[in-house]
Amino acid sequence: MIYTVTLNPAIDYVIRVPEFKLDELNKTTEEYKFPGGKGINVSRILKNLKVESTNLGFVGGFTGTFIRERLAEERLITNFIEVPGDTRINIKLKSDVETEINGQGPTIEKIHLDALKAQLLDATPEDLVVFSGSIPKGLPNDVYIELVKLVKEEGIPFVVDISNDQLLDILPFNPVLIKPNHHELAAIFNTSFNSFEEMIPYGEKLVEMGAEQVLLSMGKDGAALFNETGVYRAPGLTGALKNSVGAGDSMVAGFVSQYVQDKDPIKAFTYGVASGSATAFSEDLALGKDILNLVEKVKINQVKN
Ligand SMILES: Nc1ncnc2c1ncn2[C@@H]1O[C@H](COP(=O)(O)OP(=O)(O)OP(=O)(O)O)[C@@H](O)[C@H]1O
Ligand SMILES: O=P(O)(O)OC[C@@]1(O)O[C@H](CO)[C@@H](O)[C@@H]1O
Repeated sequence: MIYTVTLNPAIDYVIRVPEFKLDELNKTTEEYKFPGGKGINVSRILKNLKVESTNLGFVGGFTGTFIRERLAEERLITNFIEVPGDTRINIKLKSDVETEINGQGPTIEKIHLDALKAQLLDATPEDLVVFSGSIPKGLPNDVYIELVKLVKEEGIPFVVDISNDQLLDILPFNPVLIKPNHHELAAIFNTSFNSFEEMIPYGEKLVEMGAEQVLLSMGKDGAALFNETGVYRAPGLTGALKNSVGAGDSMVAGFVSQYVQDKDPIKAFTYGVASGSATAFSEDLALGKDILNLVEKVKINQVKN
């Protein structure tokens, strides 16, 4: 079983406002509400690729109920921990540019974290845990390290997709996969990049520090994969951008969907790129058929041994 952990889920309230103007009354021309949060997005894409997963994390209030109900309608398995307070609503405003306003969400207490830890201890070394997304109020800044230690001690493989400054400290626990984007890679090493070539030594460093697979996403410019066999590059696929929210999560899900089956990183990378782009070209997260249509368009070149 794959477990996705979303510590701070959200309803993604996606609105389109053509010619949005600050300091004026604006009206939407389109609006959608999706169950969101990074781990939930990973589970929804896995489902679309016919791979089963269980959603873990903290939900509360009427917004939490919405998430539970929508995921149940989509026949996703959930084992959320109910917390006091309302799960957050994240606004994704699409105009000529995309603007995001993410809410804070409820405060999580130790008792809730302990309940999550107990759930994780039910996983086995044959399972995989995907940790992704921001840390809600109430939990310590190093909570992911605590959780990763717990699963590592049990021999349970895990994936981490966080932009938190603790990512480097997680690497010695050997995550199966991490997925920074190019901005996060620059921030981790307190640097900036003018070209993909400049990013290569930093991606390699993440492997040296303990990550098995490093998937570096670069938006419309595609992605790169770093592992002990070398560096691989997939140029961006062309298509009309409809929605970049969740493209990174879709990439993680696409990768994981294949990696759990045969541990072939190149095949997994191909599905990751196809899934990220398919979501970028969809209003909501991509459907399975849209991902499969893009798989054969993904071209991967090894750029370094
Ligand atoms: N405009 C686009 N055109 C083609 N492919 C895209 C586009 N945007 C994203 N992708 C694909 O999706 C992958 C993940 O996107 P991105 O790099 O934006 O992740 P991210 O920054 O983690 O996104 P988010 O946090 O919004 O989910 C990219 O590596 C690329 O393969
Ligand atoms: O605040 P976090 O947890 O970092 O990000 C939350 C979020 O922006 O990420 C997802 C897209 O990746 C959305 O579904 C959700 O609203």
